[in-house]
Amino acid sequence: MSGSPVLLNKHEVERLLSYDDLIPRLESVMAKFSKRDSSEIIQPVRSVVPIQQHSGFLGVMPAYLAAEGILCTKMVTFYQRAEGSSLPSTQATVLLFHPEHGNVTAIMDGEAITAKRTAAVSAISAKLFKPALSEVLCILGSGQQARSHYDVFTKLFKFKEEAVIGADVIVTATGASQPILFAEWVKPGAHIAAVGACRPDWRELDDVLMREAVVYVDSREGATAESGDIILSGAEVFAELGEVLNGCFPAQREKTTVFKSLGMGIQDAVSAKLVLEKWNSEH
Ligand SMILES: NC(=O)C1=CN([C@@H]2O[C@H](COP(=O)(O)OP(=O)(O)OC[C@H]3O[C@@H](n4cnc5c(N)ncnc54)[C@H](O)[C@@H]3O)[C@@H](O)[C@H]2O)C=CC1
Ligand SMILES: O=C(O)C1=NCCCC1
Repeated sequence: MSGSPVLLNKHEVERLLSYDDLIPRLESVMAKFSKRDSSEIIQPVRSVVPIQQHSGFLGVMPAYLAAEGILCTKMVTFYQRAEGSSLPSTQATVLLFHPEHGNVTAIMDGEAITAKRTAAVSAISAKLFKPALSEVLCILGSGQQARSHYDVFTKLFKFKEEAVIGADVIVTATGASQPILFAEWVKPGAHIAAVGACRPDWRELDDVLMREAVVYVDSREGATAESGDIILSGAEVFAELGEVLNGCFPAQREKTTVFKSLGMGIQDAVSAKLVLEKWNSEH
């Protein structure tokens, strides 16, 4: 029944996880999450342990998806690194468990999962909220998340050039703790996928932008507990991505929209299950 867990390194996880497989699973699980049926999905808000002495954090992100038979947790550290540091600022490991027996079935690298699932969720937000004619993409940041966002956005959509002023879609994927994107730079109707600033006192977007835009989030509970951009600006959350996917709230494409991403355990859980399924199909 139990056997040894499958061990998968970053290279294998990257190879096994494709955006084509991932995007429909993420859409489906986020829509389901937004129905708040605890007999279907249990996903508490991430527990975060500050490691003040070293400017870091440890996050634990469990999730149980009953119908899919997925029991999972990610452990993720994120550090504010000095410019030029060779260490990744986000590092993670994902564990899958057998929901019936409780044994660990797989232990896999979580960096590739975090990079791909976060970018894929932002791409889902762009599909829903970007202006009908979107030609200019701007990505602020040049780290792991910036790279995965560049990969999936240029795979799914056709953009001509990169810039801030005049951009139709802007991704902020930085380690900033103060605003780096200001309302006055943003073209009316643009869509912003805001991926960084995942602490209650960190910012990427300024107050005016947050208050004037229509704000979507991945999880209302996560956003109101962890997002400095939401808490400190006093901006109202209009809807979860899943509530739009469910048809309960509209996608206000014609307005300036912000998708504030914090990351969710269920996103890691469906990603890890996909990786394990792919691996099993090859062995
Ligand atoms: N929403 C989500 O699900 C997730 C969010 N994150 C967050 O996304 C952000 C980016 O993560 P990674 O790409 O892994 O980090 P990284 O360290 O690889 O890249 C960070 C980038 O931000 C830039 N940067 C730092 N401070 C800046 C500032 N004040 N102004 C402009 N640029 C600045 C750095 O030069 C670097 O290019 C982090 O805040 C991280 O915590 C990470 C994983 C998942
Ligand atoms: O969802 C995640 O994974 C993370 N979110 C914000 C901080 C780094 C990891």
